[in-house]
Amino acid sequence: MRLQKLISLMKERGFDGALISPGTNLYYLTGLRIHEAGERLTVLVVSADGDYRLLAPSLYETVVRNFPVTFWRDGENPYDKLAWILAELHLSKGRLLIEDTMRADWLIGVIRLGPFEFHPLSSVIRELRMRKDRHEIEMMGHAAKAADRVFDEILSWDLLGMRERELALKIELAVRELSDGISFEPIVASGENGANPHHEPGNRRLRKGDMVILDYGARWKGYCSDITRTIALGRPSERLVEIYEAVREAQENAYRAVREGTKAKEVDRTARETIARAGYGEYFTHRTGHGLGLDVHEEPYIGPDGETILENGMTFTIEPGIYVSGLGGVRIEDDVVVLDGKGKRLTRAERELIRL
Ligand SMILES: CSCC[C@H](N)C(=O)N1CCC[C@H]1C(=O)O
Repeated sequence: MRLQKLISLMKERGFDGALISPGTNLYYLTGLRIHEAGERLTVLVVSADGDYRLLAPSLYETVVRNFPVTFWRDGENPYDKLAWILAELHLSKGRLLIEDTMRADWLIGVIRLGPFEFHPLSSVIRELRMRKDRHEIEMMGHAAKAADRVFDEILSWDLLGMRERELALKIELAVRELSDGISFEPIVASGENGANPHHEPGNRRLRKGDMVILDYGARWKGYCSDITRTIALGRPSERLVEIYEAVREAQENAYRAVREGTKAKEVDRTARETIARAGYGEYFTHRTGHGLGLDVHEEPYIGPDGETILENGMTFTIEPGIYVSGLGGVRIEDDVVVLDGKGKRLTRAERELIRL
């Protein structure tokens, strides 16, 4: 059980307890689908002694079943109830792990309840979440397949003259048709807009000669995919085609560099060196990839400072890019899992340059 694994790690590292607010960690540990209920305090309290209890608004009475829980009603002071739970679990003081994304007003309320020494929950839970089990990898496979299928659909659309924001909406709808939802708002960056890696789709219409970056993802049972393909409309300039080839080669080389026992930064170095050899080193302005799972960005990060040693079960993206201001950009991204000692692509859509 994942909660028991966290408790063992907490004990090993000398933590007395953990306070976990709604988000992917709470879901990962309990399977409870509790969205952050805005301002209403919701916290899972876990003691290193093995005890745990959820404090939740009574709105969740029908959702939380077969789990130790204390409900509070509108009009009551939830911090009084939290103080009581902390006392019951012998956690009125001590070294606590605290959810990294906990709302500031809740955190301030917690600080008032005792002399605590806080540490980020991520510093411990990362070790559990980074290594996916068979079920998690299977769910990510479904999410990746949905992304691949949407790419094939996009190729059948009449893209010339379409606005970036229209295309982003169509992609979102197509993803929603095939999965549980989007993993983030799709990026559509055409022509010179492609020089911004996180471009927000706007009113620019797609035209002949454009390279168009399409970056989107699906969710399946909470797990994310994240794919990027860059396609050409008509005949883009020779320089853009040369850039495309450099990115494609960098993505392939980095993928082949994925091995159990290799450091994340070695995969990044492989991509970076390939792009530098093509003469575009200064235009590759971000890390090569990021871990992927319940969150679209999580550990392990595949960057120049990536000290994580890759292990079977780790899942992450490989997405080098080249961005030239005033000209445009190219990015190619796949989701990869380390299996039987080497990388295996989860997303498999065509990577050769497609000209429409
Ligand atoms: C969650 S928004 C960005 C999604 C995108 N696929 C992405 O992760 N990146 C685009 C540029 C690099 C990379 C990133 O690290 O942000």
